[in-house]
Amino acid sequence: MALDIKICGLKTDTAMAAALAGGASHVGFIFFAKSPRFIEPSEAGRLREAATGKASAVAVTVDASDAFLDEIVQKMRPDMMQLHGSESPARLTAVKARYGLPVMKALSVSQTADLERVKPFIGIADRFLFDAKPPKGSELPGGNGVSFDWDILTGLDAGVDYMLSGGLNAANIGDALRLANPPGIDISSGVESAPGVKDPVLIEQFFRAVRAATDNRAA
Ligand SMILES: O=C(O)c1ccccc1NCC(=O)[C@H](O)[C@H](O)COP(=O)(O)O
Repeated sequence: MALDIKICGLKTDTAMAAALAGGASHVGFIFFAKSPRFIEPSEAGRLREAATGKASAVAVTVDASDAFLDEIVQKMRPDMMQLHGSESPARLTAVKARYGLPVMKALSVSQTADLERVKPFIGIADRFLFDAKPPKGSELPGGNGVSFDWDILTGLDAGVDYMLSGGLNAANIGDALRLANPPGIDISSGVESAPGVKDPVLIEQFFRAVRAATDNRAA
């Protein structure tokens, strides 16, 4: 099965073009005001046009109100919602019913016991995104450029669909794929030259590293 690749936190046409040229299956937009990757819903709606028919456009929110989600869905027209806060299974159910869109639930992981938090979302979340816990003092629930022990994911039930996230980059993606063998991967800081500034060269290098690792895997 093909590996899904999400490039998250896009804000410019250049970054979008690099993500699509590399073969991204998903492109993510951040709607969290404190993030250096924050984008206005209408601007995300303009940018996401380039992805139509090529990659799924993902709206990333954190404990967002219905009013804000309404605005995002109306102006950005996402293919998928990513809920990256402390949303409950009931909240996921409500969001799915309100918009009829698939929902990816982000969960932070630092030890095997954290995988227990998957269970209440089974049958509700369409996919999971496993990310590292934010470092002390960080105001961001995601996009911190830190990784967790990928070996933890070997304890996951085989039927759980997920993206591996957190601190990935061109240098470590080969090890991550070998250790966790995830159905999908997600990257943000690892393809940036500064917080919130995507670098097309780093994006290209990341895709090249993924291809090298997956070619090896197939061999
Ligand atoms: O990226 C952000 O700024 C962000 C802010 C608030 C909630 C989620 C956020 N990012 C979500 C993502 O899917 C990131 O790609 C993921 O956390 C991995 O980030 P990184 O470790 O920088 O690759």
